Amino acid sequence: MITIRNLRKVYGKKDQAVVALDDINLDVPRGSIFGVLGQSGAGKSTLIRCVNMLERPTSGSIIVNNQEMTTLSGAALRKARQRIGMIFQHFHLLNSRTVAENVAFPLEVMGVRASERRSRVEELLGLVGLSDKAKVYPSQLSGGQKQRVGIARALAGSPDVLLSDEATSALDPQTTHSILQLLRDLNKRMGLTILLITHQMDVVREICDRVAIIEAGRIVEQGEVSELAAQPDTRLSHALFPRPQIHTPQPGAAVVSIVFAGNSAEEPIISTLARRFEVDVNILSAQLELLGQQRIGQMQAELVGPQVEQALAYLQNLGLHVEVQR
Ligand SMILES: Nc1ncnc2c1ncn2[C@@H]1O[C@H](COP(=O)(O)OP(=O)(O)OP(=O)(O)O)[C@@H](O)[C@H]1O
Repeated sequence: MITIRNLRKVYGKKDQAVVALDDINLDVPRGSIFGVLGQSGAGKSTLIRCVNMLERPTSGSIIVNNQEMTTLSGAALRKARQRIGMIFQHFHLLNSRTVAENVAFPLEVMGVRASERRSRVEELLGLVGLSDKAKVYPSQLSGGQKQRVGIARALAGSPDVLLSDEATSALDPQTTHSILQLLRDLNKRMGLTILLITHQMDVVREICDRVAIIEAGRIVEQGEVSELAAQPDTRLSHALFPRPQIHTPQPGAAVVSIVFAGNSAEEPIISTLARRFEVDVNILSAQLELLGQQRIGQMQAELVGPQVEQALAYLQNLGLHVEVQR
């Protein structure tokens, strides 16, 4: 649905130049929820704003729904943007307009007739659970309700794609959860493709199918969330399962980081190890996460005893992802 190739964005000129994005390549499949995760200043906002040309790329290609965006301008760009909704961290609502009038705004711009606008606004407010707030002003709403208005407005033109610029960053955890559930629900019900940027691992954990990690303007990792999480040496796995202990193994011992995914999360691996081999297993840390429908666990343990090598070979033969430190 969205294909980005060799995207580069440089702000300023000559000795003032800041390379915000460098050789970005991304593929956002139709119907997916794709998260771009990165710290402040990594280039997330620049990237998402390039998708709908709020920011002009310095070079590279951005294709949204089979249309090259970088060559568009004027009326053609406005038309293409109608197929791309966007929501923002600080909502960007018009305070002098009621909730219904905010949602109607893009429909007015599109030239939709008043009667049609009314029924569409009603439908959109129903979709985001705000039918009873049509006549109130944004100042009378909570943050979560404001974001629901933002979502209804973004969906007014029946877009193929929704861009989310840190949409939950200003919200408390419970409200964040309810907004993410709403986005997941819209994704499922309408097949809406969502590209979101966030600095919050929890957002990726809760709703993203795929993720790209951005650092200093470059994508350093991308793929399916469950696949990346299931490998102990990925950045995503380290972000999901922080390994706090810096533990130096005893001589002859080994520290293993094991990721359990799918069926292996159900197996009694530790007791099997201790029964079959002459090893003691000291658990250093352990966590279990539910990503989508899949349970993924991570454990760090020290193996001590005369049969450490055999125990490691056994773990590797089970097809588990194992990282060994001696
Ligand atoms: N208009 C601009 N002019 C010059 N430099 C800019 C401009 N906008 C962003 N930058 C620079 O580009 C880099 C990426 O900024 P960007 O806002 O895209 O990062 P971000 O990951 O969204 O950060 P944050 O989460 O803090 O918004 C930063 O070094 C920033 O200072």
